[in-house]
Amino acid sequence: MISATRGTRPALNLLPKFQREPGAESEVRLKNQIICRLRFFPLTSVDGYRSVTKKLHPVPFQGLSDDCYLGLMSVRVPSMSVLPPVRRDRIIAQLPQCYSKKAAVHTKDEFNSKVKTACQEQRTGTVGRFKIAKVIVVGDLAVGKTCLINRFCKDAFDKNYKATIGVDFEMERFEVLGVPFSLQLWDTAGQERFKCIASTYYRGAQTIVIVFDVNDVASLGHARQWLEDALKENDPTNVQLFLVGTKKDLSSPAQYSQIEQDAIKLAEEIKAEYWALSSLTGENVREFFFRVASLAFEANVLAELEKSGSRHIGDVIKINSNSNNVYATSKKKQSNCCQ
Ligand SMILES: Nc1nc2c(ncn2[C@@H]2O[C@H](COP(=O)(O)OP(=O)(O)OP(=O)(O)O)[C@@H](O)[C@H]2O)c(=O)[nH]1
Repeated sequence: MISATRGTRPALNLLPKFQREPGAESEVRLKNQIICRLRFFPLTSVDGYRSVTKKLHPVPFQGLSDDCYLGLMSVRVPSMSVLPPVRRDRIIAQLPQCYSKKAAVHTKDEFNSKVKTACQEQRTGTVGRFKIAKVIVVGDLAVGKTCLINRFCKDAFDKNYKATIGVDFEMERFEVLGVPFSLQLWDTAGQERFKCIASTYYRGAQTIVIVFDVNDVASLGHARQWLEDALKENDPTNVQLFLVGTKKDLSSPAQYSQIEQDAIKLAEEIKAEYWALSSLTGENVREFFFRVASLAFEANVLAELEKSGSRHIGDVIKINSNSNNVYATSKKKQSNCCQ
């Protein structure tokens, strides 16, 4: 038996307490009432979490307040579903367009046709089951990282600045082309004194969002350094980059167009997709996160297809080889090996 714990931050320190063998089931009780049954999954199926705990995966869950997390991976049980259905306003049926064609991850109008077919035929592998893409949001202090995440996840905006201490995160669930897909949005601290704590959470990111304030040229100038730090913990060939200018509501069109030129130039150089938005007014916030979710989803499905494609290639060779040749090859290998 295990217990649930309330807290405003993911209860990462509680995770070891909840550790169980993969496949084991437990009841979760709150005030002595069974509120859920859970099964534990091997962490290898939960990409993006290894960096945090190397153990188990916290999920927000139904019946408790939004700020409550359990150090557990959820499971569907016959009588009760742990996760609520994907919200209707998180359903993505078309590829959201980029902000500027001059600086985009790609400028295609539609999802990759292989991805669309795979979704129709339900051949998306682990995507749609446990796949969670980790997104880290980095940038100078007070550029608006927390407000950006809060505007999207909670439709809230706080005009008072409260520095992020270390990291915080939100889970956002989507349905892309009919397939469930989640983003784990990591809000990291921009303040120098918390940077070393925050950077320990960079690893395993599939998407890096570098945020700057469109009214603060210096914050754009620091973008390269943030990227460099984030890439120390990640494989540069395997991440999608976004350069995001915030607080667009505070700048005049003339001021904005000036910084936009520099931002697009930098985005092209670092191969990032450029966006400008306002968390105060909400301008482009939803569009931006939908684009992030869609591109991460597309990349994940393509990676799954590649994996399953290489398995098929192996199978074909086995089936098509005639038995004599196989024997001859293996003999030859053996004799080489003994020489
Ligand atoms: N006008 C306006 N103000 C914003 C916007 N986004 C953020 N702010 C304000 O900017 C300040 C800093 O915002 P935060 O989101 O806390 O900044 P942060 O980047 O998370 O800061 P750290 O946690 O220290 O790294 C707050 O006072 C916000 O209200 C925006 O789009 N428009």
